[in-house]
Amino acid sequence: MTNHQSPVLQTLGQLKTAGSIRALDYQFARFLQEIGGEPLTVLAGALVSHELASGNVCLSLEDIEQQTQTLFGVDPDALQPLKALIASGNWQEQLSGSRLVSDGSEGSVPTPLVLNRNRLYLYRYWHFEHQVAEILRNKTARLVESNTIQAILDRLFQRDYTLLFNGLQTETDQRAAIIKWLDVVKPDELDWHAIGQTLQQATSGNDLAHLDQLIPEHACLNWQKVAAALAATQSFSVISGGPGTGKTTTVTRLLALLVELEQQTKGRAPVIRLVAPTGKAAARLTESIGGALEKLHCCETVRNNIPSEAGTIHRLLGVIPNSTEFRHHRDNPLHLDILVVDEASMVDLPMMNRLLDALPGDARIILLGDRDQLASVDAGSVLGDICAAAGNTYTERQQKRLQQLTGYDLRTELPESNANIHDCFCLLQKSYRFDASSGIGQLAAAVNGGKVKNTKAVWESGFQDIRRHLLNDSGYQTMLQLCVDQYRPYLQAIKEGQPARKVLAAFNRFRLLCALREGACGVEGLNLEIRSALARHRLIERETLWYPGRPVLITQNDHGLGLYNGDIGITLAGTDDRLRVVFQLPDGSLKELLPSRLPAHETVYAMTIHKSQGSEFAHTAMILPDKINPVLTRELVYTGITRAKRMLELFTTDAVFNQSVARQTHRSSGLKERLLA
Ligand SMILES: Nc1ncnc2c1ncn2[C@@H]1O[C@H](COP(=O)(O)OP(=O)(O)OP(=O)(O)O)[C@@H](O)[C@H]1O
Repeated sequence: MTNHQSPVLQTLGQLKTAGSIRALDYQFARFLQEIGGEPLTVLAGALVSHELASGNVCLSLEDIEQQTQTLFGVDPDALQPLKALIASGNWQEQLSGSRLVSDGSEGSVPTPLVLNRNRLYLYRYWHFEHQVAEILRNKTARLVESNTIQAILDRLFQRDYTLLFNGLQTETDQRAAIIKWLDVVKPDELDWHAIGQTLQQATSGNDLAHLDQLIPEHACLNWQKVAAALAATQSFSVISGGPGTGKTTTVTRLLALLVELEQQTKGRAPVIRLVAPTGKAAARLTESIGGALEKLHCCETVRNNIPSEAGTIHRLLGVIPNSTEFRHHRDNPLHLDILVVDEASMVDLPMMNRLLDALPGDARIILLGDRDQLASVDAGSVLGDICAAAGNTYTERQQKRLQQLTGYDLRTELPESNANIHDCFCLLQKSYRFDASSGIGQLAAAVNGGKVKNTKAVWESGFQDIRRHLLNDSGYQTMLQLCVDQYRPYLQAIKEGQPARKVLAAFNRFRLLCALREGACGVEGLNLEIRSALARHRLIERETLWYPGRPVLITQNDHGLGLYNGDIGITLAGTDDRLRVVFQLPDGSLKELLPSRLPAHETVYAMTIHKSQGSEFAHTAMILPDKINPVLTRELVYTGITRAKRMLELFTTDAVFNQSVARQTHRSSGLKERLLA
């Protein structure tokens, strides 16, 4: 009874009833009070727990002291009874005096809360962050045999003159094209007259081989080659870049290098595993690694030792049914030498901790991902924090090492610290998928830069692959019609009795992405609207829950069934006329289930941008709500745009789009600081 009478719990109880905080936040505060927490500790505990729901690993006391943050995101009037407590002076000093708060230093007794460098954590999350930082900091540089690596790198990253020859046929400005294709960074040092003559006389790619002498490596800078060299020198590395910048291509060449080296030195190939956070992302990685393997300049024994299939992180770690624990951990580590994690921006702090914890001490780990995409759904922004800590410069020792391995001049200003993290990161910026005539690539870059006027210039440039529609009544109808037109082919494929694989592929060519779940512009409202529109056009049946063509998105992992949050299946009639939902698994096989056996799911004509991470669609439509909302950020819009491969249609108002682009996500975490310590 007394618990409920404390002003802190009373106010928190009201916030819970109003839906401003979760029951979990309230319960945690109550627990703290029951074990003797002071009023400020109880309040701070509820705040940390509440922050986790927004993805923040910790609570920044500095933000509270400087009042840059409204507590619980509510009107200060709702916290009136706690006004004196909130303003009672230095939170850091008061909290560090609490029995329930420790500083997390070695040997300290575990407490529910940890206060470290002005950041307050739940013990569990402090532990995750601390451990991730420790493991990464202990993954140090590797000894490399420069000459051997250099020779293999030169072969793996040799110029493709046939590609260049074909590409040049459509270019009007040959000099600019050469600079772009061969990554020339010192054009003034080259004999352009001689280069021009070579180009003029060439009748095939072979005739361009003379450019090896005319455009030597030291006048160029191929960041893919730098990334591979860098990853070869480190036990831990990150290769980041936007869509189509060649992350998979680069990592495949890197793996070829590592296999070749290990075969030479140890007489055996390393055990390599490729993983991604979702089944969809794993399937995409499998597809693109297959393409990259074909183009490798290496012998068959090397190629055969690079896996052509990727799996999910869950599967790698070994799910234990009905448990949150995994089979592999520190005491039962994974059996591998090299681990590649794709779409690493989607990996949250607890999962990254599990993965690193299960990694054998001498294994390499390579993270691939786009640092500018949305952070993980759950707490943390691990990839973003690592990239921010690394910065864009290398220590002197790494600059020298990379220059030796690649032949490129990588001298730049030095980072402020000598921390190893600076030497673990490479950013790929040139897209091989989108050229200058692609609006999608330009728009993504402009949104990423956060300058509204640059995005405006892109919209006004007349690109054919991006289209913007004003979101008003008529715009909304246009969007519904677009969905009908774009979903028609897969529904027709079903009517024609085409194989399930073809139906799934046809469905996956188009998707409508939403920022929100609720409302007319959210997933829930739009799925109903699109369904009605398809029924009006007699493409699907009316008024049944299950019908041939119903696409469903799994929203909960079911390890027993092998279906995971984010998997998409289509309802089809079996030979016995019973409906089944068909999924394509990461290894390409099909899985059929009766609707009644499905784990939690929902219809998926429209899906959230969050859930679309790790997927791409040839034609993507994106709708932003008609009013500004806290979830609308630059990262969200960028992630939506970069799902589109060939065509992007955006439905929005100027005000909402511009405000979204101007706003950046911030997630509180201490990982960057720890990696630099
Ligand atoms: N150096 C290169 N020269 C020519 N083509 C390249 C090069 N690097 C990548 N590509 C091509 O660009 C396309 C995208 O490459 P890749 O799949 O490696 O990029 P990614 O960054 O992994 O893409 P995603 O964002 O889809 O994960 C592929 O068709 C690939 O063959």
